[in-house]
Amino acid sequence: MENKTPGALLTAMRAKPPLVQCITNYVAMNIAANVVLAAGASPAMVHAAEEAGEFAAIAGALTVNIGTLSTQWIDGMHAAAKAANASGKPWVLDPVAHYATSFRRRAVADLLALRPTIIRGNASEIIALAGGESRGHGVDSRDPVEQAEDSARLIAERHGAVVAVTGVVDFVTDGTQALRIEGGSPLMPQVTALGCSLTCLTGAFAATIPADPFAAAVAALSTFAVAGEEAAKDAAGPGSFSWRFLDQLAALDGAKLDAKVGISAA
Ligand SMILES: Nc1ncnc2c1ncn2[C@@H]1O[C@H](COP(=O)(O)OP(=O)(O)O)[C@@H](O)[C@H]1O
Ligand SMILES: Cc1ncsc1CCOP(=O)(O)O
Ligand SMILES: [Mg+2]
Repeated sequence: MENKTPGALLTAMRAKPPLVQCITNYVAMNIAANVVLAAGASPAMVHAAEEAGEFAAIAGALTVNIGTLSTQWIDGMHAAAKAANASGKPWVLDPVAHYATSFRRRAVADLLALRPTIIRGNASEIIALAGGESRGHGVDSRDPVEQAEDSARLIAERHGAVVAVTGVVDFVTDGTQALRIEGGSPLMPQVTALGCSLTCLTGAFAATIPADPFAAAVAALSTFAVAGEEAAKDAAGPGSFSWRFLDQLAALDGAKLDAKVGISAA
């Protein structure tokens, strides 16, 4: 693919459109599926160990989120990640609140060993993933993205993954190149599971351009940044923001995305 701008990738995604297997949490399942649909791809929430691996082989990409974890779910995550690797499909890890309990820490260490293509987390999650002291509060970040940038670079180099850190200004790196993306709205963290939904959408873009997960991550974050900023304009609060955000995702086109997004070198 010649043109890898977020807008070009949004157009390419809709032309495809990719099937994305999302192993996500109970909180996120509905909104994440709606976000992926509104953006123009096909989500499928498939996590049972009995079928997760078989499904990963037919999906364009896989996303794995540890938000509401159990031993049975971990079995499904491992089966799916191994199948994605075996069939050359990209997969995205969302290490929700992995610092909170030893069960989560172990789960994330085991998933990292399966070499995710992209890791997407908030600043507190990324700082802790690099071994730093994070101020994460359950699933919510209490750290600025700027403080997670070095952690992101370290993780990218250590695990050979693209790392996307989200917050007021997002940061993406593959260990060599790095970009910042402005936009979005303070209402976004007021709506539960929007980060989890972004992880699923990142899978949709990764399926669109499997050879360039950095461009895929940038496109996903850019889509959220512009749709979020537009949705916030007329929103009275998190409730009306939520449905306006879905409408903005659906209304966004490639040209508008490229015209509005604020991306800068980092
Ligand atoms: N204060 C903010 N201003 C603008 N955008 C934000 C803000 N906080 C989060 N976002 C956006 O919300 C989305 C979810 O990110 P985040 O809240 O960091 O994830 P998580 O829900 O996993 O904690 C991203 O698109 C991010 O850019
Ligand atoms: C509230 C909650 N509890 C377990 S998972 C989850 C959703 C977290 O969503 P996000 O990481 O996108 O804020
Ligand atoms: Mg999260």
